[in-house]
Amino acid sequence: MKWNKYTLKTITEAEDIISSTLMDLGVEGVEIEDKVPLSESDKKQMFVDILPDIEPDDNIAYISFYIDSEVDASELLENVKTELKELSNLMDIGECSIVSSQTEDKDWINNWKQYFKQFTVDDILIKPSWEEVKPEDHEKLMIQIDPGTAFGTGMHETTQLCIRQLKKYITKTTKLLDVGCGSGILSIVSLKLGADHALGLDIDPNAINASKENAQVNHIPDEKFNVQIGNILEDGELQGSIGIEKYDIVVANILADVLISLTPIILKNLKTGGYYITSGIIDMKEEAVVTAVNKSGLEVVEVTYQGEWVSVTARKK
Ligand SMILES: C[S@@+](CC[C@H](N)C(=O)[O-])C[C@H]1O[C@@H](n2cnc3c(N)ncnc32)[C@H](O)[C@@H]1O
Repeated sequence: MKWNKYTLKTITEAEDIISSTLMDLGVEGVEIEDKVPLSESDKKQMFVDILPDIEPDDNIAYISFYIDSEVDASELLENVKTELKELSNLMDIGECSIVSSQTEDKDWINNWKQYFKQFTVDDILIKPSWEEVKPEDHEKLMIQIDPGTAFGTGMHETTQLCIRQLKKYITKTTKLLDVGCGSGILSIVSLKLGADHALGLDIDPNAINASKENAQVNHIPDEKFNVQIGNILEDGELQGSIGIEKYDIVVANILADVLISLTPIILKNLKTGGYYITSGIIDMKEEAVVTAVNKSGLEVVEVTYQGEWVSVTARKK
């Protein structure tokens, strides 16, 4: 399908009001480009620790929307122009010129799938749910994943570091807490390795749906895996309700700064003798995480590396 792209030049202060005006007029989604740096909360959800240098914010924003090229958009565009004119009487919305172009004939939602191919982490085969298993891989422990828009195909170094640590400590009685579960991959691997139960937590609603769907595809019984939305860093009630001193393993593949705040909190949910497996730590932040772990009274048992990423495993004394 080909799409006509309409790009509107405005100012950053007007992004929200113009986006919502477009949606009110029937546009299904908008794309915003500006030079405003990501907020701390955006960075955590998008797993971005170090930002590339970007040009200084020039207050200019481009808002684009796409319409099927087969559809006559003239009435919509007239309505957009009328609404923008009215809006410009109330506030500064910049020049609000509209430029149109045609996009390539691509499936934008599913395009990333061509880069996700099956791979192994030691003897575990991780494959996209839409691929067939190769004959030589039939003996491997197979995990099928479709992350959707959540994080976690398993291809990222940080996820693989966690999987290798989980393999060392999972037993058939393990109760696992997976903080920042994303696609659910770490919980699903743990349950396939024989863990008794897993609870996944995430702040991203897409992660909750993806985890549930992936659990089903992997034939994980409902009673073995629960997923909950929530931020244990900010919600004291959540911390109590998921169980104090309940978990044999807490795994968290989140950015270093989140791990540093999470460590003293999650300690209470971990059993004495339980393991805390962290990853998502860019090498330059290793020391800060190790210091936070030591300070909270946990004992660091191992630090492992893959590429520029670090995983710290600790034990509750
Ligand atoms: C790097 S992804 C990890 C996904 C998956 N566990 C993996 O290893 O591939 C980090 C996840 O943590 C979530 N997250 C970030 N901060 C969080 C918090 N305070 N509590 C729970 N989840 C959080 C993000 O939404 C994201 O899904």
